[in-house]
Amino acid sequence: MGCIISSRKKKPVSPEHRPRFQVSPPATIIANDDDDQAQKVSEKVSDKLGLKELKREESVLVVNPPPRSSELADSGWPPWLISVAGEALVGWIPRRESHFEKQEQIGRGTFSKVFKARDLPRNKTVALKRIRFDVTDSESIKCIAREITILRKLDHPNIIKLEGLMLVEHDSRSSTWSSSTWC
Ligand SMILES: Nc1ncnc2c1ncn2[C@@H]1O[C@H](COP(=O)(O)OP(=O)(O)OP(=O)(O)O)[C@@H](O)[C@H]1O
Repeated sequence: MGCIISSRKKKPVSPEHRPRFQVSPPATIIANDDDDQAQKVSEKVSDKLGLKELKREESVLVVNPPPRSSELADSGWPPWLISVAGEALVGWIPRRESHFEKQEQIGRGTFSKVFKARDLPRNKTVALKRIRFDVTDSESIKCIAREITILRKLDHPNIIKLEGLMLVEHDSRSSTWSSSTWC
């Protein structure tokens, strides 16, 4: 999955370059008198944080909100992709074929071909990875969703950075084209 580039020498990784996961801004739910469950969870959180003195009205329950599928659909993402990889699409709009000037093939994976390309709007060289699949094949879709979701979260100098995604329909098959930092 993806292209993981490892350095030859083991260098110490500075704190700002340690792998980190980016999550959507958390929603805050204020526990109220009727919500025993939320109260218990918030007490656990405050105990863990050592905030024994935290007043009840200040206690919070932190959850990650689900991606807003209607907003993703408005951006042009198809329902099948929103349902399996919605969180990875937040903040993105689909890229278009006209955005890229495809150059030579530079690699291939088990299910993919990778091309060097020019990202015209962003005026930079990128790697474009094409994965062909059948939209009715749930296993392929799960696999694609997993790769996109994981790569979107990772932010590390030794791991390619996923920068965008494009979907291209053929007669009976589709392709995802993911653009990533050229390395
Ligand atoms: N961002 C990139 N920059 C430069 N070369 C890349 C980039 N991404 C992929 N490649 C090249 O394309 C090859 C295939 O990459 P790809 O991610 O498709 O497959 P893989 O993860 O190596 O294999 P598999 O999918 O079978 O696990 C890589 O081995 C690498 O040579």
